Amino acid sequence: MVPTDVQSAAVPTILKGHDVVIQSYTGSGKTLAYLLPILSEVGPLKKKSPNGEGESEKKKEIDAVIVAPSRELGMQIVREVEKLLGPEDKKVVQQLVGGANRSRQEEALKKNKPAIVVGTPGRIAEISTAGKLHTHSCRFLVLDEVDELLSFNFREDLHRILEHVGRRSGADPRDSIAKWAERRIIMVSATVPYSVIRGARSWGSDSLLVQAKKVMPLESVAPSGPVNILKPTSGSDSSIRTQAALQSLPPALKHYHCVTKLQHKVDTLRRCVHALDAKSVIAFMNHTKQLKDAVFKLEARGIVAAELHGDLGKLARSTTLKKFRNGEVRVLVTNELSARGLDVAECDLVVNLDLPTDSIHYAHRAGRTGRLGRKGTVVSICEEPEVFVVKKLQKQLGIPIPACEFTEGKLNVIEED
Ligand SMILES: Nc1ncnc2c1ncn2[C@@H]1O[C@H](COP(=O)(O)OP(=O)(O)OP(=O)(O)O)[C@@H](O)[C@H]1O
Repeated sequence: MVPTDVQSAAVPTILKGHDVVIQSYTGSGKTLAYLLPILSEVGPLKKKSPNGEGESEKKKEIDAVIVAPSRELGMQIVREVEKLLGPEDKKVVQQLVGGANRSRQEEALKKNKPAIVVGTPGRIAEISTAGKLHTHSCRFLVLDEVDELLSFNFREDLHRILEHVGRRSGADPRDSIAKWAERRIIMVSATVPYSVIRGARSWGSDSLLVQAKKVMPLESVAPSGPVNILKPTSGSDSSIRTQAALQSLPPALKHYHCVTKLQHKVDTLRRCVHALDAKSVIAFMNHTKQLKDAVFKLEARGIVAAELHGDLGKLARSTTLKKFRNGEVRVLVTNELSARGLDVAECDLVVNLDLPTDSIHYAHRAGRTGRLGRKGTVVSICEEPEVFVVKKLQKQLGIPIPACEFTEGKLNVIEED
């Protein structure tokens, strides 16, 4: 396996013992960029020390806690760890995602004594508060999709996790160095707003920023410095969001927008799928209630489609995702739930049936296609009065999003006057 740029930069940096913030575009391999160094120090694959110390002792404590904002992303990370560990050592990693049976998770923690746990903030915080997550000597805390994790929704749970994971028992709570002596904190996202830099400065020590090939101390990041890093006082919220979205998209993605009437949106989606002969499509909408209707219309036109959103049960969510991954479902109609982190290599088209709220959301949605150097197309279907939003996204992201139409089974770009 040839390491990607971000992996070449992040792996040695983490192995040297630094706290890091990893920022690089969607689908560039950030998950392995932190899993590989963790697994070389934790669990059965860890490098043996010269005196053979610490190879097979059964530890009581958890060595690494990985936090992700959705169950789907959590489970995807678990599978990635399991792949690296191999079938023999599956019990080294334990999922702690919401929606799954909590007492079974607690039983597994007790019985298997996993070295690594991967979960969603709510469930990890819950089990930690119940005193059933032993993380005093935890050495790695990963916040994947960190900007989402630091949002208001997760605030309390994240606070609990940051305060407890890796906190040494018996250390004076006022002595922050002794308190966190062992813990390395790794924060990851394609979009890193200034709030993340600020957080990393206060929770980590001498943290470094890894941006694809570049590694730099966080302290040296000037507010006007590299793109994607935001000025704390840079005026309006929209200018903050703008900068954060830059460099978060794979360079090879193609972007278009198509103007249509509200009632023709789903039919435009159908024509788009056929024109591009797309095999695996994610269509985003903003309101959960509309997803079912869109699926119904697509199915009525002979396209196998399914809805995925947070109101569905755990089983329905995982079955739908499995079907989409193995190609049984051609169009997955979903909401923001699937915008972050979801890795389906075959996804060749992303469609915005509703425009995203800002450029950061655009970047994460768009990044579900064109992963790891593959081709990918993003089409935003909008009504005439919304075209100005597309123009704004185009400017903020620094990418062309030309108008197109689907005629005679083809995508035709409309030249602007
Ligand atoms: N060096 C590599 N060689 C081949 N495949 C790789 C390599 N690194 C990662 N991959 C694969 O590339 C895909 C994308 O990686 P990953 O999901 O980690 O991207 P990401 O940067 O975290 O994206 P996002 O920002 O959307 O979460 C995954 O399927 C992963 O297994």
